[in-house]
Amino acid sequence: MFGFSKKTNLIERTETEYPLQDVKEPNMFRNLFPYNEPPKIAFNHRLVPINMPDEIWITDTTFRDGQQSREPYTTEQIVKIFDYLHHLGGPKGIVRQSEFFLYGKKDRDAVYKCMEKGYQFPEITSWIRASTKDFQLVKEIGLEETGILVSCSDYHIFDKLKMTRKQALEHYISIIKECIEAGIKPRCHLEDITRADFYGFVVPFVRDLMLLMEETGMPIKIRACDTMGYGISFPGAVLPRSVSGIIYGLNHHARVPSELIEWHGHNDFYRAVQNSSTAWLYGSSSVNCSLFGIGERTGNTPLEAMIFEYAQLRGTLDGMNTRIITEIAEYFKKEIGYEIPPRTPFVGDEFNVTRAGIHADGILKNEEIYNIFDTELLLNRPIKVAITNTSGISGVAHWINTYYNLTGENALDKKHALVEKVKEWVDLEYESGRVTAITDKELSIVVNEYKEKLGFKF
Ligand SMILES: CC(C)C(=O)C(=O)O
Repeated sequence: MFGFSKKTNLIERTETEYPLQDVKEPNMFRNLFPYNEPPKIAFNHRLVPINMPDEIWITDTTFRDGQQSREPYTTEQIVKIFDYLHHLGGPKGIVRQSEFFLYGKKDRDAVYKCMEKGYQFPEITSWIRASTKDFQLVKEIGLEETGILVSCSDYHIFDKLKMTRKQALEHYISIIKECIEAGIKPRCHLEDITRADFYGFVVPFVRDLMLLMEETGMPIKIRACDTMGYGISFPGAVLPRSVSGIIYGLNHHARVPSELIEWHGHNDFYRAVQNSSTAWLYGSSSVNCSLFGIGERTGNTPLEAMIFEYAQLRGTLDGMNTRIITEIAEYFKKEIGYEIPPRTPFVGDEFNVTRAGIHADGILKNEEIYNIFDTELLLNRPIKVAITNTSGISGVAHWINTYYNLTGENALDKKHALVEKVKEWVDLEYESGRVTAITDKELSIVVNEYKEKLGFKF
């Protein structure tokens, strides 16, 4: 069996099922990543079984990967967002952890202020430079776990670290041992796993980590980082791009229990949400996300999206308060000045706005026809109709009813005189050459004018 050598810090391997392949030349997987062409998706048609863990959850990286990619939040903003995450995730802690930098005084102040809240969830976890000094800092602050970077592709090992695979593995193991000796749980960020040699480096390395876990009794988390967003969720896609293959392999070949596996996705190919759900489905308990997907380059997996993926996969919100999502979006827009693209699912200004007249007609009859779910109930965002040249008279009636909150017998139908007058005004606008949509403000002025002229009150 394996055993840790006191002399070398290394595991002495007597079992050779997955030996480290200490290659002389880096494997850049040029068949998949030619660089001068778009990357390729190849299939070997190997399928692994779906195996969703009994418990799944979300972890948050808004303050780490999120902040890394934008100007820093103020301490006050961090505390406010942390508060929102607590209320959003509910008593079962579906938003289980949130990750914080500890670099500067401002970072640490934010951690202290969030700790003062005394919330069970999200647990506060850290991200540090892997050094003795920083391990002591984690300890002093009173945190239990820290993230440590253990980049695993040859792009990083050979070209960034200028090491061999064996040297990298030895280096990582010695850091992780130091972390454990300091009494802190390591969370190993396997950077660039979707370009790494899975059986030649990832599995041997992670098996060593699992052995270290067994020997020390200290849980070691494995975060599978799809750093460049190359992960593929299609069944039968080849490693290292296959998300299901990576999760299955970590679980079965490297023997990492599901509750210690976390997927960290990026959205470079629009795949972050799909890949995160796939990670859940194939055995990872945890998916790491950031609010609105704010993160490096195209961003991370949007946390709010995974709230709705959770609800769909589990058939329950499990105590999460989804209406908080709209409050968070308002806070980001008004207090942080972050512009959310209007068509962003769940949070954009127009995510449940319809423009087509034929849709508006359907909505007047039953809003379920053109709304994804009761967006008023779940997000405090009633379905809206925007008025353009194609909105039709039903659109105008719906707009007035929503804007002025006219329901039941007070609601105007499309034959109402006021609706007809407003529609005439809209038609005239477009006949005179207008090409833009009519804003709520403009339309409310017109409605108010006709209301007075026609003597209606509401
Ligand atoms: C820096 C690393 C851990 C990361 O966030 C990523 O790989 O995306």
